[in-house]
Order: sequence, then structure tokens, then C-alpha cells
Amino acid sequence: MAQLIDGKKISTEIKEALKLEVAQLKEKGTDCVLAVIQVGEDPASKVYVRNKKRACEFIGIESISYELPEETTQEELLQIIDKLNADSKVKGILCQLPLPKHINEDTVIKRISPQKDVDGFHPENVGALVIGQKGFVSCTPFGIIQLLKKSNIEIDGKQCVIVGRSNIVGKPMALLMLRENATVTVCHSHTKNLKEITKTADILIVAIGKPKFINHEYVKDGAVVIDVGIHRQENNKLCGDVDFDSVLPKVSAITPVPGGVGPMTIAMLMHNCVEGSKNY
Ligand SMILES: Nc1nc(=O)c2c([nH]1)NC[C@@H]1CN(c3ccc(C(=O)N[C@@H](CCC(=O)O)C(=O)O)cc3)C=[N+]21
Repeated sequence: MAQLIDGKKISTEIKEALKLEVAQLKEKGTDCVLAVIQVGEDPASKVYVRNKKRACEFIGIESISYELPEETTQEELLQIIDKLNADSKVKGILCQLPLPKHINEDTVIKRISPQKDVDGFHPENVGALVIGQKGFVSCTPFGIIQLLKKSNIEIDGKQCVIVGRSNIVGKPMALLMLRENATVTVCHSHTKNLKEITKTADILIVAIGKPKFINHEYVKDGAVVIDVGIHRQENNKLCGDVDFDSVLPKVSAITPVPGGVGPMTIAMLMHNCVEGSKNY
């Protein structure tokens, strides 16, 4: 029987530990304050932002939200970021992606102070990850490492295949798995013979943004499968990039959607906020 990797449960344990830590920080006079900026009306973003605020409330992190209209100019957004950078009370700044097309995401990410960049998207934090220095690590890949460790899944020496090479998941994921001594292969839209490569994976991490793309033909017997995708289907149910029912008989462990990677992303965001608050 395959092991179901319970992201909901593991994320709750992490949040409970953080709650204690935040209370201790408060006693010492340090408040954790997270600023969350959302521009426009993307419905999926709204759900995620709501979940983040809930997590903050649970842990005792104060969240300040900025819900800005779609027409907000880049200059206006940068001014808000400058103000938050300068506000010593604010320990973390998160600007929900994607941003409207008239705003340059790279410019916005760069403007957030690396010391408050709890998403780990700033080039300084990404660079720190590359060379193994301290810095904020992107929450989704960081959460996946925690899921594997807390599920007692060995990473050292294992063959890890990552499908997807985005800046926020695929690339940092590859670096983190490398740091854990896995042998890492990154596949993407130009990869030839994808199935043959994914079938070599002891640990297969899928972040491609296509519903149920990975079926049993892509998976080796006994593999561990981590599904980063999240899609709302016509019947209103959520599914991932992996065809869960198709691969289930083959895998030794797998993350469900929902209740797998998603809740861990939020838990690691909270972790980063608390870590960031300690630096003040
Ligand atoms: N600056 C920035 N930082 C992010 O971390 C960021 C972002 N932009 N843009 C979008 C992605 C996506 N993301 C998710 C967070 C929580 C769930 C989550 O809670 N998922 C639940 C279900 C949620 C639901 O009901 O729809 C689950 O999988 O169980 C999913 C996805 C954060 N992102």
C-alpha cells in the first residue's frame, strides 16, 4: 500500500510549533508582522491570500493586507513596497504573483528588501541558495523537503527528477535536492523522451501546470511522487499535475491534491516570517 503524504497534518504540526515560538518572541518584545499585497482580482490568488491570513491568525503573526485594484501602476506598487521596507515593524513582505501584465514582476521582486523577502524570490536570496549561504528559501520547494524528511523518505543518493523549471519551484527545488545529496535531473517543455527520464526517478517532483499530465506510464514502480500542481476541474474539484488514481498502484508514497504540497507552502511562509522576525 502506498504511503499518503499528509501535507495538511504535517503543516499543522509546523504551525503549532511556530505558534509557541511567536508567543516567546512576543514576550521578548518582538512582534511578527507580515504585509501581504495583492493586485487585481485573480480568484485563485484570493483563496491563497485568504489561507495565508488564516495561518497568520492561528500562529499569532499580525498580517497587514493591501488589496490593490487591477489598475494600480507599477510606480504606486513600488512606493508601497518602499514604505514597507522602511517600516521597522514589518518583518515580512509578500507580493502575490501573478501580477497584472502592465507590472514587471522582476522589478517588483527586486524592490522588496532581501531581509523581508519571505517568499525567497529576490535575486540575493536565490543566489544565497545557489552557493549554500543563509537566506530565505522559496516556500514550495522548502515545504517539499520538509514533507520528505518528516515522512522519513531518504533523499541522500537518490535519483530525483523534477519536471518544470520555474524560478519559484523547479529551479530552487533542484538546488535544495542537490543540497540534500540527491542526483538531480530537471526536465522541461523541450525535454525529449520525457517518460524515459521520469521513469528513472526514485523521487519524482512535478510542477508543470497541466492537469493530470503524469500518469502511470511516467512512473517507476516504488517511486515517491510529489505533485505541485493545483487545478480546479469542471466538477469544481481540485486536481494536480499527476493523475493520482493512475499512478497510485505503482508508487511507494504520494502527495494528494488538495492536502499535499499546498498547505506546506503556507507553513513555510509562516516559518520564514518567524525566522525573519528573529533578525530584528
Ligand atoms: N508571491 C507569491 N507567493 C506564493 O507562495 C504564491 C504566489 N505568489 N502565487 C501563487 C502560488 C500558489 N500558492 C499556493 C498556496 C497555498 C495553496 C493551498 O493552500 N492549497 C490547498 C487548497 C487551496 C484551495 O482550496 O484552493 C491545498 O493544496 O490543500 C496552494 C497554492 C502560493 N503561491
